[in-house]
Amino acid sequence: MNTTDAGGAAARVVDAVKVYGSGDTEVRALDGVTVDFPAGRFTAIMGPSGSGKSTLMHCAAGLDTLTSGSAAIGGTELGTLDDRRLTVLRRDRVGFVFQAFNLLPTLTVAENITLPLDLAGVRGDAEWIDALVDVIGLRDRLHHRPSELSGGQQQRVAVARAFAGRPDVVFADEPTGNLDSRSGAEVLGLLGRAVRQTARTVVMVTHDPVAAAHADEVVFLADGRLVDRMQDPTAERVLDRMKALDGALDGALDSAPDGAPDSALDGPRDASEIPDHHAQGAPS
Ligand SMILES: Nc1ncnc2c1ncn2[C@@H]1O[C@H](COP(=O)(O)OP(=O)(O)OP(=O)(O)O)[C@@H](O)[C@H]1O
Repeated sequence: MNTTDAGGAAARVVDAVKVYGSGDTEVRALDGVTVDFPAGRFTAIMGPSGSGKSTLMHCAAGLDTLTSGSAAIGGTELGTLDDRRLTVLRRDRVGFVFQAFNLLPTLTVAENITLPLDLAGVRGDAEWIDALVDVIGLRDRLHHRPSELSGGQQQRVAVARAFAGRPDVVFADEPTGNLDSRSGAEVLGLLGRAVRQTARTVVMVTHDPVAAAHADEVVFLADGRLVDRMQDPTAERVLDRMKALDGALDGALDSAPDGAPDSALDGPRDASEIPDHHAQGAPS
């Protein structure tokens, strides 16, 4: 795996500033964020709505550019790349999982998993992909179409697709936002297993403390700034931290069955609720 020479970070941003608009409408979505995403670890990004989570992910993944500061993947500074080289880097070294599964309906599960490799004209590592099929537990569905799968199964296919090219890092933006809690837990367990069994790196944006608790570490944003990091998170500790950051989350635990936070803390449930800047398809 190709990682940075600085402390084994699969991806990192340094002094990241992202400003949208200008004058009266200026929004400082990122306000000097420095964070590394360690290789071989599962990191969750949390924070109140509008705190900059998606912006951080998009800039770290090379889907958007910073106003100032730098972002690197596997030791390559993204700011030094022209559009073509950035596209190639994203294609070859980054995987993506979005809230909307973004599978192609006319292709089978097997074809969807290898689609990015096929588009790139790359054969891929057959043994690796075969092992991924076991990790996602869908060997008996390989020749089915996405419409014949449940939402959770479709997202498991999207996870396998994200890992198919052995990327340095997989970025997941609210990967369980469209799933019920049981399917969501399966997908999160899968992401955790993929990190542990394949030594890959996952960076996940989520609103949900239960989802964040599947990660090895949580980084917290507030108002475009990194305000905390938590190792070995539990849902309760994450929720406590979130309550301190956003009073609007108060009471969410009380309203959830068995004291477990659930949909009150989840992100938008369907594509119509996703702001335009989130509604991206699988990148080229
Ligand atoms: N394309 C854009 N144009 C203008 N403002 C934007 C754009 N994208 C994001 N913003 C603003 O930047 C800030 C951070 O947005 P971002 O989507 O990164 O936050 P978030 O923490 O992911 O929010 P949420 O949890 O609601 O998805 C918000 O104030 C948002 O309105």
